Amino acid sequence: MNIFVINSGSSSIKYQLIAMPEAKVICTGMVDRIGLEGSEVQYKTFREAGEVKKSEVRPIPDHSEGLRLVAAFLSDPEVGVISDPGEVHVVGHRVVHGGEKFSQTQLITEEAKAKIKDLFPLAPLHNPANYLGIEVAEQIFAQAKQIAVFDTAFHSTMPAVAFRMAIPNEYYEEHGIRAYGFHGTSHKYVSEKAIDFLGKKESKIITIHLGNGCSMAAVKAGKCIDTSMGLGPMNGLVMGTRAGDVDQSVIFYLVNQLGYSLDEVNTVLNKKSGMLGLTGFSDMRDIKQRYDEGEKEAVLAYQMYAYHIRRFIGSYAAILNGLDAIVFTAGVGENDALTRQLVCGEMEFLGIQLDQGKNGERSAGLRVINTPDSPVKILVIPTNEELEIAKQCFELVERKQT
Ligand SMILES: Nc1ncnc2c1ncn2[C@@H]1O[C@H](COP(=O)(O)OP(=O)(O)O)[C@@H](O)[C@H]1O
Ligand SMILES: CC(=O)OP(=O)(O)O
Ligand SMILES: [Mg+2]
Repeated sequence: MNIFVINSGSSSIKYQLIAMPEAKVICTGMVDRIGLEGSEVQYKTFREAGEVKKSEVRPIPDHSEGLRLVAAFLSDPEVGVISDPGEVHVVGHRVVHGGEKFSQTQLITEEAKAKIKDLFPLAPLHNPANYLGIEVAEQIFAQAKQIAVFDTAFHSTMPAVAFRMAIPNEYYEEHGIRAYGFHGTSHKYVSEKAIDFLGKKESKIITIHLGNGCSMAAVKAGKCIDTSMGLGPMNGLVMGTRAGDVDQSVIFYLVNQLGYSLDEVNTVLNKKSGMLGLTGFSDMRDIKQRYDEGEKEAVLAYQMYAYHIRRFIGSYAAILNGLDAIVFTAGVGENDALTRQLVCGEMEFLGIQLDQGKNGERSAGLRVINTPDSPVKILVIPTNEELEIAKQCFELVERKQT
């Protein structure tokens, strides 16, 4: 079964064509900088002789054009992997917000689409792009089943004590205002890998997803019991451009004292804050370079980034009532030894002992970076949201056929 996985972001589309159940990646790539100058479509496939790559820098005004270009690469006479869109049997969509309506992978119907649309206000940077991806894929891959896998689904096991907020009941009861959590597909994927590695189903694990968006989850016996993002993907950790937790008073100050509109406040907290607000850069590689040069702003920003992760580790160790492993994943978590060092530095009290040498090594796959006698394992596990989405789509289709 060929499953085309689409991870549609606000300005990019990441995609993979995966043959299941073999989990063989047939091709992969992304469309970058949609609607901006220098937009580009990238495509990579694998032949016996090695990788074959193709890319094109050209104006890509919207997601629809982006997906059309990808579809053209898929059936390109030179580098293509299919001769007809009908060879894609399932399209798996990452949908960021599923609200309380979706706690499972879902076949996309008109009704499901309407519900995804209802959730636009809760994830304005993500759900509209995901929705658009669905509409375009329905046109291009008209014969395929369209399936949604929700970022929020893995967190649906959180108890009320974690997901409710101490505001009047009617906001939850009438409007669904509660914490939902995000990056669930990634937290699920790496926590399952960690449980396999530890060989203990009941393990108490903290997963730390550090990409552009950053979040953490407390996972007990394979189930999420708390996570750092909430109603939308804004709060919790310091991120590339998002502030994470800020005192609510800041919002009132910006509005009442500085005359900001609520839209402007939203833009500040979502797009101009985090590492960008502290250093002028959102890409960790740029900030690392400045940290190494001893630039004061970069040093403080790195320390704050790690500090907030440490605070969540402490609180999650407390609510898990113990800790077997912490897991670093996603772009920064997998690649940035400095972040891991600053996070794990002074946590012997919790049994977290980093091996500096192992932390600095680079290799593919799961890595163990704690000292041999560290009570808590420190793991680096590359995430693979696309593969997890393909797996869940495959399981849903198989289940429906039996
Ligand atoms: N070698 C590296 N060292 C440090 N940071 C890196 C490295 N490679 C990627 N990153 C960081 O990873 C982040 C992007 O992570 P990613 O998981 O791809 O995010 P997203 O899926 O949200 O776009 C960027 O901040 C980037 O700087
Ligand atoms: C939900 C979220 O923050 O996603 P991303 O990290 O892809 O922006
Ligand atoms: Mg990501």
